[in-house]
Amino acid sequence: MSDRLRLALIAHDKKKDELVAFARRHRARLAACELYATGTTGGRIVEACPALSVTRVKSGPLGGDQQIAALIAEGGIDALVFFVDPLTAMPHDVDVKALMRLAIVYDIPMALNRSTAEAVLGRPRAPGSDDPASETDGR
Ligand SMILES: O=C(CO)COP(=O)(O)O
Repeated sequence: MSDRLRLALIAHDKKKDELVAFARRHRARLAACELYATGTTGGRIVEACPALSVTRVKSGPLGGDQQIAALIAEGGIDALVFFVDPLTAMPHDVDVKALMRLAIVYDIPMALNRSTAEAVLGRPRAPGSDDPASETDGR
């Protein structure tokens, strides 16, 4: 069995740029993880970081959040990074809640914003060393 961290990455549409910047900044760390993502989020991450291998499930509104939740219930995910948009109503809000509920039930680290995700993954060793532009992306 692999001892790599099995990490799920998800972002709502208005948070996808932020998650892509996060993935670029942490791409060396992420390359050592087994990555899972909902459909569109995973596509954006692979587009920005082609060296990363990401197992993509369906798009969130089409069942992707539930697929990630099922993986958590099966013990297949060690941590969840989910950049949530708190200002937009989602048609699949019940799926989002169910995913968060299972992350709590199975007590896996769940980062819902960037600062928590930084705490879960740890900052890159030398700030900006793997992407000089990334340290200025929005702070
Ligand atoms: O909707 C989502 C999470 O609730 C994310 O799904 P996508 O990555 O397919 O946009």
